Amino acid sequence: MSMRRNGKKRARSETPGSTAHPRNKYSDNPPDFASLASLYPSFKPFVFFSGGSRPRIDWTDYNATRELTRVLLLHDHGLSWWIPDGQLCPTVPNRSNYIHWINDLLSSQIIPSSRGNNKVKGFDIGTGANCIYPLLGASLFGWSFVGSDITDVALEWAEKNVQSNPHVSDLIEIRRSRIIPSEDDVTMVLLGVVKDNETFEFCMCNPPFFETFEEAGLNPKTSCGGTHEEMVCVGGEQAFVTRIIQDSAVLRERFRWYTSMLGKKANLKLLISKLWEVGVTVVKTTEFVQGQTSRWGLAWSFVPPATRKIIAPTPVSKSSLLSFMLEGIKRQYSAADVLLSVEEFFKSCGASSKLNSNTFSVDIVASSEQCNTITNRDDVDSVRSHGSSLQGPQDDLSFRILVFQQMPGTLLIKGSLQHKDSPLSGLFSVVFGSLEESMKSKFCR
Ligand SMILES: C[S@@+](CC[C@H](N)C(=O)[O-])C[C@H]1O[C@@H](n2cnc3c(N)ncnc32)[C@H](O)[C@@H]1O
Repeated sequence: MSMRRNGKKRARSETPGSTAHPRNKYSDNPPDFASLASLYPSFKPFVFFSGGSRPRIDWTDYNATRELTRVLLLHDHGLSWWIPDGQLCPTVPNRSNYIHWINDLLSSQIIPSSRGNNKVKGFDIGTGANCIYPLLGASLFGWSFVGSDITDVALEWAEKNVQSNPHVSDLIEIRRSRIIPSEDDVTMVLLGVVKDNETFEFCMCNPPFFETFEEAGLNPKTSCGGTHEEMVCVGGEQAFVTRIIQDSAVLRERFRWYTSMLGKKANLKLLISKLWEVGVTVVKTTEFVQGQTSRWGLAWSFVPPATRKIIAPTPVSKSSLLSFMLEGIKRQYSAADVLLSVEEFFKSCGASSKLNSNTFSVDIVASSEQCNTITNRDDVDSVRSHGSSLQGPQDDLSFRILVFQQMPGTLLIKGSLQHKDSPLSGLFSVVFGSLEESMKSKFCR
């Protein structure tokens, strides 16, 4: 990316990072520049074959990054694509991560699907001249899209990119976001652009991240273009995503999932608290790592979570004392790390917690709904679920988790239920099982 965004910087790699989405075709199969150069003569001049090392391109050359995107879209997705000089040039592996995450959200059962006929329709806020998300979503998954933008050049080129691909052109509509005449000429994000009675499975957005073009700055290591309109908006991404949140609070269940990408992790916390304020039912976050840069994904919904039945394959233990061993703990982790992680595991689902570092214990109080969220976690980094109704204390599960050092590399984790005769003791065992699974996958070799 030519603009230095404020994502975490990692060692430069020309290939996607190891934490790319596992179903992203580039996650373990990075673009092969040599083979692309032999297949596409127009790409060849940009590839260096210097002394035995892997062929490279000059990431500071806009023409090289644009040509790479063009040949990848053509070669891997059968898409004809182009953008005029200076327009933001997307990297295909990076943008694919977001599309695959959306696919995960749609297939997860956290909130029920409204789709009777399996047709998925998405909305890409700020599709850009590159129109990358609708093109990828349509070609990978057959989704239909509305892509919106405000600039003439984006609208013109997004439309051109759609029309250059007759096999997906019926699936994609490009729409201009309206500007409301007012003192500060407010541009619509979803309200006023989404038509009456329209419903969508999701919206997505790669917002203008920065408050000023100076803040965007030029990253001397890459060149992917990006005009002022593409990179900058008043208040930066926080203001832009706040607008999406405000619109979502009006449109509510007209979208099954609202999502946005973020360039700054620091913005997640505030935006998540805004989401709870407007009464969302679910919040999910993830981190996208591609090469040297991290981005964050934020998703939320107003759809009531699916009623989850906890079905245990074997009769659920009703013991009020449970334990498991963490063996083969990776060297960098201490018992204190595990204790903190236990607390975070429950807190991230909205449960209240009290950590005591002297006794190496955490006291937890979780509502039955929070317990259900815990037991329905999936592979996404963090899940937060909020009950919209107030729960009485009789619905709460109170328990203590203790961490004991056994020998180097081995910890014993014990859980004890506060009220032994609690009707929720079966639920305690399922919750404790989820904790075991999460801690083992995080800390054990
Ligand atoms: C960072 S670019 C993203 C382009 C493309 N989606 C991508 O990922 O490469 C942000 C886009 O949002 C557009 N934009 C800014 N304000 C908007 C609004 N209120 N409604 C729709 N699009 C907007 C900009 O013109 C720009 O094309």
